[in-house]
Amino acid sequence: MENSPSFIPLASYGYVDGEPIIVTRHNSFHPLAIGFVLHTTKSSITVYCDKPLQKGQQTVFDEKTLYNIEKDSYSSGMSSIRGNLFEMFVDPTYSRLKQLIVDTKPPGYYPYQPEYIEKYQKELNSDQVHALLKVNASQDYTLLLGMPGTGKTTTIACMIEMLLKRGKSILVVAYTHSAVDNILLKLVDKEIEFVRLGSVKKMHPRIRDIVESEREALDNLEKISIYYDSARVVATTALGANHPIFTRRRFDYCIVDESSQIVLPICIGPLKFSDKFVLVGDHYQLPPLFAQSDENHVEPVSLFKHLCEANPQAITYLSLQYRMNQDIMLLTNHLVYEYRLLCANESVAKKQLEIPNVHLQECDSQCWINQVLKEK
Ligand SMILES: Nc1ncnc2c1ncn2[C@@H]1O[C@H](COP(=O)(O)OP(=O)(O)OP(=O)(O)O)[C@@H](O)[C@H]1O
Repeated sequence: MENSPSFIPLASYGYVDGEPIIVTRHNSFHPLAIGFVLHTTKSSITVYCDKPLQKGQQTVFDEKTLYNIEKDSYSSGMSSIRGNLFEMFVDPTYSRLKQLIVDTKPPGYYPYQPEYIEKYQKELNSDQVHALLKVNASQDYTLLLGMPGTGKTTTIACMIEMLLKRGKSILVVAYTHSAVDNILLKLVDKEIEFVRLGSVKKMHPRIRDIVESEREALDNLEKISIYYDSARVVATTALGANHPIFTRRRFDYCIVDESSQIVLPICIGPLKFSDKFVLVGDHYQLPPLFAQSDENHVEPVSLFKHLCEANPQAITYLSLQYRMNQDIMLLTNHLVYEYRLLCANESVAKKQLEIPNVHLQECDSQCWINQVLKEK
């Protein structure tokens, strides 16, 4: 099987030991049992199913039937949703967070102070510098609405650097592992240290190497507690904010990237552990990612969109983009952004894709690229 051309190593499906799964019969979506992954090799997966889904009945698996093993991301998501909402409404520790989110109390700001910003006047554009000023002045939260290619990740990395200079601790969160690691890669370039929580199997190879070597050195309890308790930058996914570290630690700031893609109750999770927060996103791009089980679903809402609508004065816009030339940007502006998106400079506006002739010669007349390049 491993030598067959269609063989895809199990590792590429990203199953992680301990991950919740659902077993269904092949070609049937009816779930048979839920459990978790015990162990994977290149060609096998061992799962443990302790909960049959038909009450009082033991699920019997037979060797002749083909089964599907699906990741049950909904399971951990649902328990986080319940837990976050319950705590916010019931636990007085989170009454300020409840005021901001449920009562939509307007966030406060101190007067802007240029201190700590000077370094960024040359490095960043005016929108990005304004975002740093606003975050510095924030008493509660700031919403950073970054249209495509406007330097959200770049700004977050500078924000972390600036907050560290002010002696602050920061919890960095995103919905996906890749977005968390995109920010961390920029911190590596700036030689900023961090602790990355989560399974190393899901991390970017460069981040994984760093994390693995750090974790290997943690050979006693004292080292482990220093490592987790003294880190000034801690990074995780939104659903990963249930690590034991959070029973002992609070942060000055929580920065949530991709927050417009996170449903409101999940986004609350990491915010419980910080005094102030910054939500970065763009609800004009992707809506929150959430499995829909029926047609009568309620449209999922992100905390980002909820707060943008309730308190637009908390928004700071990034509108100077570096990814599209002016013709491509025109389309995006016309369809979505009502002409608020701008090219950051002339070179971005005039940027063109060089298509080497060699590819065109290899193309026959039916080839899509020839069709696209025809004048009409
Ligand atoms: N102030 C700046 N000066 C020059 N280049 C910049 C600046 N800010 C961002 N860029 C460049 O713009 C590009 C997009 O930046 P970045 O990836 O931070 O944006 P993003 O908003 O996170 O992107 P996306 O919309 O794809 O998530 C990158 O190549 C980055 O180096």
